[in-house]
Amino acid sequence: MNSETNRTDRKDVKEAAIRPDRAVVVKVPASTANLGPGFDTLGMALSLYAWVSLRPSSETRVTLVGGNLDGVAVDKSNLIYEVAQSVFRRVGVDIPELDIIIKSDIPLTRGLGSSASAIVGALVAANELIGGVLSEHELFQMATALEKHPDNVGASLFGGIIASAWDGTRAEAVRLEPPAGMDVLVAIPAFELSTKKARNVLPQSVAMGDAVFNVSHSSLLTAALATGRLDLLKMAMRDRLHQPYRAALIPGMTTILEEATNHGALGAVLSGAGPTLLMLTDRAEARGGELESFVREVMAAEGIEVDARWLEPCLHGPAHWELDTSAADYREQLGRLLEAAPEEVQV
Ligand SMILES: Nc1ncnc2c1ncn2[C@@H]1O[C@H](COP(=O)(O)OP(=O)(O)OP(=O)(O)O)[C@@H](O)[C@H]1O
Ligand SMILES: N[C@@H](CCO)C(=O)O
Repeated sequence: MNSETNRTDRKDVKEAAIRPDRAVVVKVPASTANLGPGFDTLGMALSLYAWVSLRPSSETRVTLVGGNLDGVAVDKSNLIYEVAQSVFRRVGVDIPELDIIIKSDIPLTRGLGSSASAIVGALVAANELIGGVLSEHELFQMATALEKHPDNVGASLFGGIIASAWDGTRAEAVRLEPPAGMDVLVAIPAFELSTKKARNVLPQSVAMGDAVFNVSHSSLLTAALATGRLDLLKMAMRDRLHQPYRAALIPGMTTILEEATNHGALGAVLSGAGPTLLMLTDRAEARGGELESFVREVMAAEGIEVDARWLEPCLHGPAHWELDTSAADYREQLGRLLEAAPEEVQV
């Protein structure tokens, strides 16, 4: 992760009022990246969320709420602390100590964009803490430079489906409204696979035929999603750039990708770097039923425990709120926003 960004001394930033009695809470969606052929390019926000609360403090404290954040650092090496500091450095504001509360319903290292949600949540929360002086476009540039690809962070930041590109300097994204009536089944295996490991199995170069295959299928997929041509997803969601190499890391993946469309899926792909498998369906088809049983059976035959969940495309990016930390009911308000019981929230 490269947290070094160019500092921009901006008058509006210097004058930003930083109030010690104010906390900012951000709720940010998970994401799936690639959608098959759109490697490092296509992303879609999902109805699964992470929360970040930030407030200036006399001493840094990181509180993890809920059971999904095991192993996440609770000192200044925490990703959210580091990303928030990169915002303050960039705008020339000094807030060295932060009280950080994090909750996540997004399982870590499973291909559902947990790191992107943390980066986007931290960027938005830190920016709101200093008066919202950085634009969404600037936050997207920073998020992409931190994550090193724009697909997950773009989806978490803008919501919906995004088609994006990054040349190492500048990132751009166009948001598409997900086709109405599209449903999402994710099969989350009970093992972790870091993005780093899943990228290390990819080759340094590919054959021209495979590159052409992906350019054409990714373009077709983008156009199909933009125009609601769900009938094209089966063909358009095929990939030759990353899935064939990653399949060896995920037992059952090849069978599910090859056969899910025989069991009611419109298309089936590896979600992000995996190990989660993602299937798109037409909402007219009942949830549960044959597709879900098929996925469970394939994974069970491989001896892999799987959490199969139905989600929806999330149409919006982060929501944020400001709280007065001196209010008598601050803890209750915070608990409500974090969708956590008040006793889970230490303030
Ligand atoms: N809410 C969070 N707070 C702090 N750190 C987090 C949080 N969520 C994720 N992380 C960090 O991100 C790491 C996971 O990143 P990784 O890119 O490997 O997986 P992912 O983002 O879940 O999957 P993918 O990028 O394939 O969708 C975690 O191990 C943790 O260090
Ligand atoms: N596009 C990325 C997403 C994971 O962060 C990949 O597939 O490696």
